[in-house]
Amino acid sequence: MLSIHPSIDNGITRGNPDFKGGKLHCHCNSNKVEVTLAGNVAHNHACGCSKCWKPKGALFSVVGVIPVDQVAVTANGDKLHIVDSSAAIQRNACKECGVHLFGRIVTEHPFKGLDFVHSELSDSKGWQEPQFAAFVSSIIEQGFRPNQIDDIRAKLQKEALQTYDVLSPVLMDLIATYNGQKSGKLPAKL
Ligand SMILES: N[C@@H](CCC(=O)N[C@@H](CSCO)C(=O)NCC(=O)O)C(=O)O
Ligand SMILES: [Zn+2]
Ligand SMILES: [Zn+2]
Repeated sequence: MLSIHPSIDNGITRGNPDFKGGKLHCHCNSNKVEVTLAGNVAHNHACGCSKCWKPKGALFSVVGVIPVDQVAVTANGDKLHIVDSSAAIQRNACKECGVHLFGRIVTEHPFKGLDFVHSELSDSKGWQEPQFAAFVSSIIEQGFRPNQIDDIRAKLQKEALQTYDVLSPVLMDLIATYNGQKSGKLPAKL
């Protein structure tokens, strides 16, 4: 059976708006990398892009953001390496199991100050559920047959996930506002 993502395939569990965070662990059997998040994630979404970490067999990643000051590596950080240091999001992954623990933006960017994380790496319950599906058409680049993409969009929409081929309008508007202010076409203060 085709898997979109284990947290979506059999229906989405709603998060707890009062949830206060928890610990993420990589998939190693021992000496797991541990990252402690001092808050919930926001803008959590299914992402079909080729760069985000996906659990085995899944077509999509589920990834959300959290302020960088709420992210701390609390064990076995020596096992982390940056997957692609030229990418806007520097994904810090475990060298042994390959799981991405956090993706950090270190250059000037509309989302600088936010880390990208996968709350499924936590045993705690209450994380924000996925809100939308991004970069859906990107799964085709990775080998998914284009004539079946409408089935994927239908499955996502059945779970009330609006589908986009970039990010959601809210996030695209944030990026466009940042770019407009940077170029001077928009005033710095809106
Ligand atoms: N078609 C490409 C898209 C890759 C892409 O642009 N990914 C987005 C979303 S990642 C989380 O939402 C992005 O912002 N990437 C920046 C980065 O990865 O540094 C593909 O599939 O590779
Ligand atoms: Zn690991
Ligand atoms: Zn992605």
